[in-house]
Amino acid sequence: MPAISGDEYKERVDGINAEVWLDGERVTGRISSHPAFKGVIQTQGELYDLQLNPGHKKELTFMSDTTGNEIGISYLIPKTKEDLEKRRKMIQCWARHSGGLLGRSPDYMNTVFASFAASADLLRGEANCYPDRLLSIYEEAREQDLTFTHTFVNPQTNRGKLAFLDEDVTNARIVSRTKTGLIIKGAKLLATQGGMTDQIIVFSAPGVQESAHTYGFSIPSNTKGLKYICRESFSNDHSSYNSPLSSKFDEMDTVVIFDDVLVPWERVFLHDNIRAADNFYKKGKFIPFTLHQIISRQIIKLEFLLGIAHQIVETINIGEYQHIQAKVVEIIKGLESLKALLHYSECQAETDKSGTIVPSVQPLYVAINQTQELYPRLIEIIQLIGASGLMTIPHEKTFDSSVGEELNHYLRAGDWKGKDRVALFRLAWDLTMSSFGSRQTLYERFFFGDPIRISQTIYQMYDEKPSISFVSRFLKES
Ligand SMILES: Cc1cc2nc3c(=O)[nH]c(=O)nc-3n(C[C@H](O)[C@H](O)[C@H](O)COP(=O)(O)OP(=O)(O)OC[C@H]3O[C@@H](n4cnc5c(N)ncnc54)[C@H](O)[C@@H]3O)c2cc1C
Repeated sequence: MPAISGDEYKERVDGINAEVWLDGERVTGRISSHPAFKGVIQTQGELYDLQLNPGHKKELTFMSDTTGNEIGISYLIPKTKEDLEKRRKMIQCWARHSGGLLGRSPDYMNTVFASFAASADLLRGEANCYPDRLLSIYEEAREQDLTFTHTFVNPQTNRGKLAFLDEDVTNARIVSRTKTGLIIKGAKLLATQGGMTDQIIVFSAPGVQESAHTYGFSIPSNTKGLKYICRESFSNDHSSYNSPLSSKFDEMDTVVIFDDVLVPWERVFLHDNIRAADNFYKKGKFIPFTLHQIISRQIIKLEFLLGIAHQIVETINIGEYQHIQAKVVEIIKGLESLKALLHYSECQAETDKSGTIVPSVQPLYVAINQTQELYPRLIEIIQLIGASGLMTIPHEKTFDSSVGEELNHYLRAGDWKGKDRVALFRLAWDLTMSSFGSRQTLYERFFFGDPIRISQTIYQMYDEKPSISFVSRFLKES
């Protein structure tokens, strides 16, 4: 099956009918028509349509070597630097459609899957590991253009160092190994887009202390006993004037509960092997490939932020003030640094013994950690330059009422009439201050993990020897 269309995607997610709970009720009927999901499902449908659009097809698809079908490039396991570049361009083309605001657009998980498949050899010969099953799950996904959510992290019950001494009452764990498969009980912290994808990938993040907590599998989202519990929706207002971003891009976040879920053996690629799971995560291609996808998207998001900042500056005519220029330059520096780090990681990419080209991970780790710290500051900058404009934002209806003309006059700026100026400031508000905007900030703070521990990883993996010997030589010579 070639890359799917938006309608095919919607039909599929509507047919899944996963057990999704929102505001105390089970979501019933077509999920693509439900007020909390319809905006984001429509947007993702548009992404799929782009794959089939003659103007974009070449940029977004490649020919499968097994079926000859045109399939999405995010599933491509890169073999050359040109492949890496193709991946970047594909990711950025999709990201442009949402201003980079869809962290879990389907290319994210497709990339994760490609990275898993490209790392399958690490599982070969390991106890309770099934690399061939992993490869066939990947082939199935790639050829059917399936969508995925994922959940890796355990609930926040106790994050203390001695938490493993507690009786385990929350974490999703293997409670039984039967003839037909694993039985999983417990919860996982979060799955963004839970309940609105074909399947869910469940994997144990590193640091697991018990073998019953190590597993890797992918199952249909509607598997019996699997429940997705939503936060409140941030897309209640479907007006693209009032809520230009949240009406289209609110990816739902869900707690995932496994109520004695049977995971058939053919869907399991790893279980009960802490060392293999750790190795697979840390030494496989998950980290470099996924970070390459994330940074490619974040560049587009920063371009979007920069555009909003510039537009505000021009509209209310504050560009002559030195501190305003300096604030815009902070965004520019962040953006240009990200681009440089991404390109450096591609320049330094190396081909491994399986023939896969792997972008250099060091600059990508620096890039993600930098964005985790920088993003909240950039949001603050939009607030500082937008000031009260971010609160003088009447709804569209008010402009259509009898006071509309007065508002058009009193809220004007330059040659922008009030309604147009407010549209710009509503965009800035939705990015920086609405519930949707606040979630975006939290999202980027914790994207790919806790910033504190990512910084620690950079410290631990960075080769200190060259700098130490440089200084030692210097000391000896002086
Ligand atoms: C909007 C959003 C969407 C998400 N979507 C997904 C998803 O789709 N799938 C998924 O698997 N995950 C998802 N996540 C989870 C994300 O991966 C985690 O938020 C991230 O890994 C941090 O873990 P945590 O939230 O459990 O924080 P915690 O680990 O609970 O940390 C809380 C605080 O305690 C500190 N802390 C805790 N432990 C330590 C330690 N050992 N050393 C030092 N400090 C420590 C942290 O620095 C932090 O300040 C999402 C998160 C957000 C915010």
